[in-house]
This record gives sequence, structure tokens and C-alpha cells, in this order.
Amino acid sequence: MTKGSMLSWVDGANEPHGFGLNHLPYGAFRKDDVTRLCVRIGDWLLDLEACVRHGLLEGFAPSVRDACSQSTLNDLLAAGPEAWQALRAVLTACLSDDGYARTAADWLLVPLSEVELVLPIDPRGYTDFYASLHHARRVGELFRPDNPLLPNYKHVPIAYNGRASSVIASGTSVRRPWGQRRPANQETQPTFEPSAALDYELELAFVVGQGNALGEPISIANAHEHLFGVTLLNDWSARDVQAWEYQPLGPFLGKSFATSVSPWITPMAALESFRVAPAARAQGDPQPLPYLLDDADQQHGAFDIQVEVLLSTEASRAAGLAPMPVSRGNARGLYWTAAQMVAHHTSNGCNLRPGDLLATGTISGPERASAGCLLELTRNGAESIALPNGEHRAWLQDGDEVSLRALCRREGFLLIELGECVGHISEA
Ligand SMILES: O=C(O)/C=C/C(=O)CC(=O)CC(=O)O
Ligand SMILES: [Ca+2]
Ligand SMILES: [Mg+2]
Repeated sequence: MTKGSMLSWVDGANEPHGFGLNHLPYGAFRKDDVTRLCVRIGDWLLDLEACVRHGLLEGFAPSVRDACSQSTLNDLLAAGPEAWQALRAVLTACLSDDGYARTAADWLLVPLSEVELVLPIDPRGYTDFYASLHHARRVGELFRPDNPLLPNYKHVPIAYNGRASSVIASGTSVRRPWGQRRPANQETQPTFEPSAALDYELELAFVVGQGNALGEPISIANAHEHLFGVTLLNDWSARDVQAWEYQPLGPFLGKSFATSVSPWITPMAALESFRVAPAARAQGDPQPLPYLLDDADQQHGAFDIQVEVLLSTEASRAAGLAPMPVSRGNARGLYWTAAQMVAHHTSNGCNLRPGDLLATGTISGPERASAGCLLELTRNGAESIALPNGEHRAWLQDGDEVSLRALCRREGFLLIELGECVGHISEA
């Protein structure tokens, strides 16, 4: 018997598509000019505001019912893990066979095909970590050949403060940014023009639930109480702009023009069966400092999530081709865990707030085929990659569409598919 194989009465919900009763990701949809929160099951949305109106959430505090009637998840995120657990239990019961919502299905369920999905959170902070050692090493070899892996890497979960205002929902097009650049090793004057080295970065982002008060760090043991869910994130990067601007203060305009996220947030509770031990530290690697070390985190602080990048181009779409696979990896190989990111981020007293995004950084594996960005795949544009339809790419061209996908698949457990994160490049 497959664990967690509870069935749902919702039409099509029990097919192995990754959006079954075991998943129930949160999102927000627009229909008839109104934005509402929902959870997804199969190709249907369970409207949370309608659940409140029809009395399905009567057992909850008015503040939780109110949070479910908002147009973003921020209030629900602030409500904390007990409220999330209780809500997930009630929504699961409503949707399971013999669930009492069945009689009210017409009022509660909306077909996915009839709505526009919008960003379900209003992120006020976006931090981007650098948790893949393989990514750090390969980018280091290209940007800093004398010193590829900086000596702090295995002690400090390195990150930069990203830009929250330009976080956009999957499907929103991304305009090629203009920027200042100067070719490497040339003492010429910089120019200001559209980026000629536009790239994607395959990442996961953890969504902060309840925050912490300024001055009060979150211990690594408590970190998971502050994480609500996970989503796919594309940290679009203009590599020419980045290479010229990033020293000494780090990425700025090379990355702040857009960051796409999936419209679906998978609750951490849905991923419990996919927790695994973090990638083993290599012999000789330093032990993290005590504030970054926790037994439970060392045993199952990482997530077995298969991730994939696909590309479609104007030509491939005209030929009727499906998006073409570019690379494939797994988040379980990251050097730093989500709990270590939370503990480190708040270790100086910095406050996290509901809806903040803590992104993993580019997820790259040891082989080049699992590199999560073109910078690595093409060695900074020096070698273009061949696409299955015969086209080549060193960097993204106008009309290209990048799709990030992620699957949790494990013998004996029901599949979970994270919501896709798509972005289409439009001209500068
Ligand atoms: O190594 C560098 O100088 C820059 C690296 C990045 O561009 C990556 C960054 O955004 C963090 C990450 O995605 O891992
Ligand atoms: Ca990044
Ligand atoms: Mg970005």
C-alpha cells in the first residue's frame, strides 16, 4: 500500500500528476476581477474564501478565517505552524473521499483553466544564497580563476540581498535589461546597452512563515517552525552587467531586473517524505560552527527534489516542439540546508518577515549536465550548447522561454510536482 494514498472525490485528483491530496500547494487566482487564495488539487482550485463563507473553517480563530479571505498569503504565513497544520488537516479532510465538502463542490471548486494565477505572496525581502558548492566552484573558475572557491565558503552560508520589488509570477515576461558593461580584461570605456549575456538560474526558494523580532535570532533547531513552504525561483542574471559591477559589493543591477517564481507554494508538510540527509561533507571539510549545527538537520535537513530546466525558442514553438530539456539536477546535493540558511540569516539579529524568500542559489550538480545556468553550461558564453532541434545557445535570445520544473519521486510515496516557473524573454 502506498503511504499517504488517501483518495479524493475531486474529478481527476487521484491520477499520478503530482497535484494529489498529498500535495495541496497554496496559490492565488484572479477571476472576475477578484483575487482569492486557494489550494490546488489536480486541475481544480479549492477557493479558501468560499470555504470560509460556507462555514467549512468554523473551528478556526477569526484571524485565521480572515487570513484565508485575503488576496495574499502573508497573514496566513504570520499565523504560524499550528494554524498551518490545522488548516491543512481540515482542507485534506474536505477533499478526501466522503469529505464533507463534496456536497458544496460547485461553490468551492474553480477549474484551473478559468483563472489567471497571480503571485500569492507579497515578498518584502528576497535573499539569495549560494548553497551549491559545484556552482560556486565553477563560477569561481570563470570569474576568479586564481581563487575559484573562496576560503569562507565552507564556513559561511554566503548570500546576497536580492531585490523583492521585482519578484514576479511565472508567466510574466522578462524584458532584456539594459546595463553598463565592459569586456573582461579590456581597458576600454564601458558601454551602456542591452545585455548580450542574459542567463537564468535554477533555484528553489523557501517561503518564510512567522518571522522573528529584530535582535532575536532563530536557532537552527527552531528554524523549521519559521518555514511555510517551497517554490521554484529563477534568478535571471545579466552576466555581462554582473561581471563588471559585482566587485566589491556583489550583484546589483545584473540581477535585480526580474526574479520569477512559481505561482504555487508547496507546504513544507507535503515534503516530509522527501527529507534526506544533506550531502556528506568531504573529508577534511570543516565542521560548521555550533550555531549552524543540529543533529536533526544533519539527519534529514535536505530535500530530495529533482529539478530540471527546459527551453523553448521561437523556432521550436513554430515547429510544434515541446520545451526542450537543457539540464537536470537534484536539490539534495546542496552544501547548506534551509535550516542553516535561517539560522545564519538571523544570527546577527536580522529579522525575517512573513513572505520573505530565502532562495538556495543556483542548483548545480557535480557534472556539467546538471549545471543550473548557462554561465556554467557554456563556460561564460565561450562554448554554445546544442539544443535538440539543432539550434545553439551561448546566452538567451529574445523569444526564448525558460521553464523550471521540479518533482519529488520516491519508491512507495505519491509523486509531488512543484508548480512550474516559466519566463519569456522579450526585447530590450
Ligand atoms: O560567484 C559569483 O561571483 C556569482 C555567482 C552568482 O551569480 C550566483 C548567485 O546569484 C548565487 C547563486 O545563485 O548561487
Ligand atoms: Ca542566484
Ligand atoms: Mg534575480
